[in-house]
Amino acid sequence: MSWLEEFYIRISHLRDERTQIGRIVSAHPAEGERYYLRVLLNHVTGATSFQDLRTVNGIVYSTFHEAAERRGLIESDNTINECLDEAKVFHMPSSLRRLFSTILVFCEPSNVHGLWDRHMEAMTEDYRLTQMCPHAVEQMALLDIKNMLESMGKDISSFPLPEIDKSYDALDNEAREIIKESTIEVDPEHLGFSSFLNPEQRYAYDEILATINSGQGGVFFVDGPGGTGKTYLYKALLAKVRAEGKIAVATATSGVAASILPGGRTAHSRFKIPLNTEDGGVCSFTKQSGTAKLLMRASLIIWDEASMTKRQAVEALDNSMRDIMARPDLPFGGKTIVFGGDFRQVLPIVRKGTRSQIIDATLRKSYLWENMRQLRLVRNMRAQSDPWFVDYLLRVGNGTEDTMDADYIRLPDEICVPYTSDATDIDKLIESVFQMTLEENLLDPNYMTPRAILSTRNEYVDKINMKMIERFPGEEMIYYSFDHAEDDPHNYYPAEFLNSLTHNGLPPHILKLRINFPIIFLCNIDPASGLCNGTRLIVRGFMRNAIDAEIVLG
Ligand SMILES: Nc1ncnc2c1ncn2[C@@H]1O[C@H](COP(=O)(O)OP(=O)(O)OP(=O)(O)O)[C@@H](O)[C@H]1O
Repeated sequence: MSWLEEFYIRISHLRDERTQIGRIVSAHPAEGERYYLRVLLNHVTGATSFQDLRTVNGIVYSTFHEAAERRGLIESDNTINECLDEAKVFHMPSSLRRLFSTILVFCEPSNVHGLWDRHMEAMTEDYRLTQMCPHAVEQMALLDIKNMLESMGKDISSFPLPEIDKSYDALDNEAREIIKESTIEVDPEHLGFSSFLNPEQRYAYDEILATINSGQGGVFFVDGPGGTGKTYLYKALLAKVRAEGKIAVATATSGVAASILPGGRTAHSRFKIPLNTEDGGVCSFTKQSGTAKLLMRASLIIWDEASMTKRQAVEALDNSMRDIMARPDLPFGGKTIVFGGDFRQVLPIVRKGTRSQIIDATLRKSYLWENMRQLRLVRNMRAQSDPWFVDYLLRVGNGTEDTMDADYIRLPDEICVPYTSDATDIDKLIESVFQMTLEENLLDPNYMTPRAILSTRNEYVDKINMKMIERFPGEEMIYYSFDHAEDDPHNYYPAEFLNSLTHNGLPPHILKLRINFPIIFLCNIDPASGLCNGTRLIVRGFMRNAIDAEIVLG
């Protein structure tokens, strides 16, 4: 009996008994068609014949392999090429170069040179309008890609692309980093912020500027609960220092906070901090690198959300700065550096860490803490219209709100949607946040983006998303992840088990999207361009391998 007959007999047997298929016999990927048939059986509903299973969008494919590939259930050898081909339809050449750079960094394509040759023409269309020489056109595109890769923290020379001709690259790496920072445009509105600072912000502003002007250097920590105007203060400082022609380096722990600061980058990418820093660690830039030269020239360095980072990361920057400034006795080599944050908000993440391990990882436990001058902001500038709520938030953050059963606090009734254990509870929650019955609301990004439902577990998020998308009008597209375990010759981890995992930072196995649906980025692709973990976008169009989305917040 062939495997096809075996499958067929099992299926018809199950159908005869009107039993649901609980689990389909396993098949190893090395078994070829048998495996692909199984993949299709796990995903395609309503098929009544093998031909039905091989049919995708009305086309009958000759093999299960091809059908599974066309449905996006398995990775095709050509996925990356198809992605770029599809993107050509709706992307300008500069966006294609950005997509190409992103693919180099995040998709590990095996044939980079082939990819470059195949898509170079589309990626250089704009340059060819003004430049006749093909070599010059290629060099212009390569230089643009080089800059994009740099902003993603990568060096173009680590990819097998055509060489960059030095005569086209007027700036070497060192000059590029400094020029890039010193040419950040100053927003005139931010320059005006200094006239509206409240007394605590004004004191902090004056103290920091006086330290910069004295040339002595100093380390500050701007401590303020959410909404007290820390970002407002940084923007005022950055504008002032840059308007004087000096260099100010703006960083934050998270990509979203970095993208709010003009010229902001994540601290890890700006200072090249290794992912796992131990006590006594250093950053991975060398003394001769562009990063070192930039930091030596900087008059001001800002690191927002420092309360969320592990102290070892800040200590690594301290060690490296003492070294490059050749002033080992002074914190950060005598630079003016401003940290900021709020220890009432999120603390550093220590995997499976105990309370004391988490506290030990915070900046407050660092040897640097006692030399940091504290600048306290206390006035909530965000929620001035609701002083009761501001006060309540502060009591929760400070741990002074009354608790029940040791660690629980009571939320005010007016901000709660009651839980009744009824199946419609989630629908009521969605309705109270989004009022989805009004279609004009759903199609309005200004209505959708300030609202969100947060959840404690990824699997709940997936369930809520599924409910939301069902209620959303418009054309639908389903994307599947293709999961396989590495080094698993015995197939102990079948695909449907891997598909069921809801891992941090990864979308669900079945990702349903509709035009105008709000989506959120799950990784830091390029914070300097606003593409980072937490950026919110609206889906404008989709193809099999590419999604066209517009940034609306982040
Ligand atoms: N001095 C000021 N005058 C007018 N508006 C201000 C002032 N300071 C802050 N704001 C406004 O108050 C709001 C909150 O400020 P900001 O975002 O700087 O707070 P934050 O401390 O960075 O908050 P979070 O910790 O939540 O990031 C913003 O809308 C900001 O524009």
